[in-house]
Amino acid sequence: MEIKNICCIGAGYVGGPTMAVIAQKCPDINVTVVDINEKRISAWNHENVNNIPIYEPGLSDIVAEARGRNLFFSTDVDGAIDKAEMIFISVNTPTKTYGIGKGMAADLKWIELCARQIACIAKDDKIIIEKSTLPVRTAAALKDILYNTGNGVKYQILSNPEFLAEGTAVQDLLNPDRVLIGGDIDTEEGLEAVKALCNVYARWVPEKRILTTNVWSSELSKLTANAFLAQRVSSINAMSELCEKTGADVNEVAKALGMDSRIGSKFLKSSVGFGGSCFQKDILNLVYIAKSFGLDEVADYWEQVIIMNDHQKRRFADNIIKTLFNTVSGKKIAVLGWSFKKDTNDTRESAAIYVADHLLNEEAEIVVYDPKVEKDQVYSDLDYLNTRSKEANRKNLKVSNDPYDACKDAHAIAILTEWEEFVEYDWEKIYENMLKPAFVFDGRNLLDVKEMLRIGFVLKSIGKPQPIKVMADNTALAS
Ligand SMILES: NC(=O)c1ccc[n+]([C@@H]2O[C@H](COP(=O)([O-])OP(=O)(O)OC[C@H]3O[C@@H](n4cnc5c(N)ncnc54)[C@H](O)[C@@H]3O)[C@@H](O)[C@H]2O)c1
Ligand SMILES: O=c1ccn([C@@H]2O[C@H](COP(=O)(O)OP(=O)(O)O[C@H]3O[C@H](CO)[C@@H](O)[C@H](O)[C@H]3O)[C@@H](O)[C@H]2O)c(=O)[nH]1
Repeated sequence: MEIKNICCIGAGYVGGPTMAVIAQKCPDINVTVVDINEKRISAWNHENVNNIPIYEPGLSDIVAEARGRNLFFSTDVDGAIDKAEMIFISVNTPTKTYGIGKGMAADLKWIELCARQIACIAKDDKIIIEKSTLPVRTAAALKDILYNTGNGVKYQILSNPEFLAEGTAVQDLLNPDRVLIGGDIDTEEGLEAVKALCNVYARWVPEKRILTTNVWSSELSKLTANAFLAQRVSSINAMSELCEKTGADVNEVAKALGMDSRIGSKFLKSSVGFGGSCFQKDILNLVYIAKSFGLDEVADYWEQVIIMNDHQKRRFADNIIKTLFNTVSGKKIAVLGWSFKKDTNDTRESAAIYVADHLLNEEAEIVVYDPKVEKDQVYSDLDYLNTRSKEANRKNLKVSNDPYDACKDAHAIAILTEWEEFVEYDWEKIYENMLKPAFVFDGRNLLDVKEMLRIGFVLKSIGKPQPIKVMADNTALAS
């Protein structure tokens, strides 16, 4: 089957970069990314390609190359559905905030709307691709909706979960560990659809890295991969607390573990807690699915990953309060970093939001600096929690576009994102302009411990003996 037109519904963090790379690698295929959010689409079409709505290293170059040639961003959802032989659904699937499954299940409202719209518009056969992360067996529900119009159009539903990580999206898309395609491989039509999608990826992904499975394995593999990754972070974070009590150093422990080839060294970086739009949402979804099958032990096992992560964020904030002589009321605290990880402007579920909220409850005066996150986004993240009035959020938390200003006269600095520029700052200057003792809480173990101590800071790192002091021979030791 020859594919000439691809439509992607959802121009977000996945739809945008994924389709830009497909368009770049397949110049003979027209790729149209559609969204109901007009503001987002007009940002994707902004004449200055540096103003596209998503910051990802390398993305603007790819968009500049393909946009207007065979990559299009549009709000004409119906038109793009009608024209395409292959439709990717890449809409949001957040945790439900109402009704049955509230706080755990994935909200499939937007997925269902897409299916209904496709069913209403399609006049010829289509391949529908689940790009969004979905609960296992969602393809069955999609099929039900699509076939219920009875207009004779035939659909093949494939699962093709996305494994890109934000901040490295372009590299992950250009050079993926694997591309997973689940389809109805027991039928001829199903196999043909799987092959058509394989052919798209095969333009740049080696064939041995394109894995085909049945639909259910593919859907479940995505949730499982995120659960395993998040579990590693929670596991090392659990050990970080024990390290702080025992004099062990979590970085040394992680290195020792990581050198065991059965364990591997990736994803063992202790932190203030994982954030991002996926880990928590997908694990909660997994827990909900397990519970709905009566698998309580399975559900409880995975839920611990979230419980540990909440604990890590909370204990980081509590440690600031405790160290600042048990009160932060009226004290200026500079927060460096608001995005959930470096090299992205995405703040969804960022640990910074929860740490700031906790400190605001204790009447701290916070000043936030992040190199890529806009002021309005910081306020909208806090307002979303509904902990206090919008006015109170704006009164007690300010957003600065200068890190030195943010840190001036502060009692403490909290580093919450691992932006590399933080390492390059003139820390002597920052120290001079802070109140003393000058506390730094390094939630990413980013800063050079010995150098910070030499300057005079009291440094609190994650998973290191606390508090750290410099000894006469210039070694850093626990007191
Ligand atoms: N963000 C990531 O790194 C990542 C990685 C892998 C998988 N995923 C999964 O991919 C999916 C999308 O995630 P995202 O981060 O791109 O979300 P997003 O919120 O950035 O983008 C989703 C877009 O879909 C649009 N949309 C919703 N309903 C629509 C409809 N009916 N018609 C047209 N447009 C519609 C929204 O307006 C929004 O712009 C989710 O299921 C997520 O779990 C995300
Ligand atoms: O050793 C580590 C690794 C990560 N993190 C934190 O974990 C979170 C998630 O990081 P990462 O996984 O790199 O970014 P995401 O963009 O959330 O990507 C995850 O979620 C995506 C959405 O499903 C998947 O596609 C990716 O494969 C999966 O890595 C971030 O807050 C990181 O700071 C740590 O604290 N320590």
